[in-house]
Amino acid sequence: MEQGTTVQCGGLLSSSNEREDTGTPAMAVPPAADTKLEQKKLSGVVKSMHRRLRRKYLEAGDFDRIWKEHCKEEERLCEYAVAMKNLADNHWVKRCEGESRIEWCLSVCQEYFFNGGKRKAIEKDARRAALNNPQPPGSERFLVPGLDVSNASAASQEYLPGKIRLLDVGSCYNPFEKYEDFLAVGIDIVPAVETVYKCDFLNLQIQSPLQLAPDAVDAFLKQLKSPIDDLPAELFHVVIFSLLLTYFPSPYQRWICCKKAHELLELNGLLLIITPDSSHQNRHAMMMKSWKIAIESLGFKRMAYCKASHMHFMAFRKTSLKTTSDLITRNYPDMLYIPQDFNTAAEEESSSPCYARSEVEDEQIAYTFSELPEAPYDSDSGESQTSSMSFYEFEDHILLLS
Ligand SMILES: C[S@@+](CC[C@H](N)C(=O)[O-])C[C@H]1O[C@@H](n2cnc3c(N)ncnc32)[C@H](O)[C@@H]1O
Repeated sequence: MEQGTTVQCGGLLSSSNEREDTGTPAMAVPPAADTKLEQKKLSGVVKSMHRRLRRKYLEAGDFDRIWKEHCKEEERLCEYAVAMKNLADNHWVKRCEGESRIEWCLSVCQEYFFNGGKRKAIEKDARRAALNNPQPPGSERFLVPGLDVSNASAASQEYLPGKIRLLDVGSCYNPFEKYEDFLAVGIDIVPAVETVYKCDFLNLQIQSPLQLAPDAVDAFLKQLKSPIDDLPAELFHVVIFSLLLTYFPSPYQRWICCKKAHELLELNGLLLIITPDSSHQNRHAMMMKSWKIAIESLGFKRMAYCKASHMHFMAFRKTSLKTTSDLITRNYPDMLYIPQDFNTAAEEESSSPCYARSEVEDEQIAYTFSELPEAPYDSDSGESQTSSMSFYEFEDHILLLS
């Protein structure tokens, strides 16, 4: 696949706090109606970009060519980046009072890396492996595929990173940068802030792993330069896809992303996926099951899943260094579908670019914002798991869906 040309927004992005039409600074506290109107406009920019890409893909079918053209649409991409950053800075943050997908990622990582979650997961694997492959009497070693754990305390001591090395793909405005626990690397085809590196993840080349001590790996990450065209394998503890996968018009690109995430994660690293869906919890249960099967086939195991009002939250743990997928018997890439994949070009064409909700719909949505599942499904045990993470979903992702 030929590398797509990526662009940088430069001056355009400094206008994110200014009105687009006049260039004059926005009022400190704009009236509510103005704010709503602006939010609708910004959401319209984001939605219509996704729709446009899908329509082009439906019409032409040749994703590589479409993607190359897409990455050259500098003005449109910059408008998208400005809109996305503006939504995050000036609309969603105010409404969600700091409780959001970013906080969810932080909680999962802290629980897993600093509060024993990783040790428990490894121990559980070891117990399961011991049950499935009983060792001769007297043996104290549990054999786990891809891992040799002699005992629980060794596992707990071994895996405490200083800072969690995190790759945020489609980072846009680098939301993880501010957290002390992370050494965050944000990448995007169109960075909305200078600290995000320009990189097309679909075309990122993966090199052999670095054979360095953790400090040296951190130093390597701190000296990265834009644009990033390649990265060593097994470099990160966490890879984040927050609202990334629905950007792509076909399941195959989503699959490529998950495959690359697997390569870039160290063993027992986490892939966190947040994907928008404003429908009822069970409406797309089959789709999420399908995603689980596809992603697990790459050498992951789903560790946590929950559905909030407007999003699915998933945490996958890399449990095997090898991709285990058998592409002959099952078409795993196609299993990463989303409902919009089944739209026809005419449907994409006819859907309104600026759907505006009524006041009644707004109230209904406000009511459902307080509804959160208290017991995310734990696919390891097949049981519901009580979450210690409390967060409320206030973000208006219904406007990101089209
Ligand atoms: C809907 S935005 C999500 C932004 C942010 N992660 C969030 O949760 O608010 C999707 C982002 O993915 C970026 N993106 C799309 N394709 C990409 C690719 N191949 N490589 C890197 N970034 C990509 C877009 O430029 C955009 O900034």
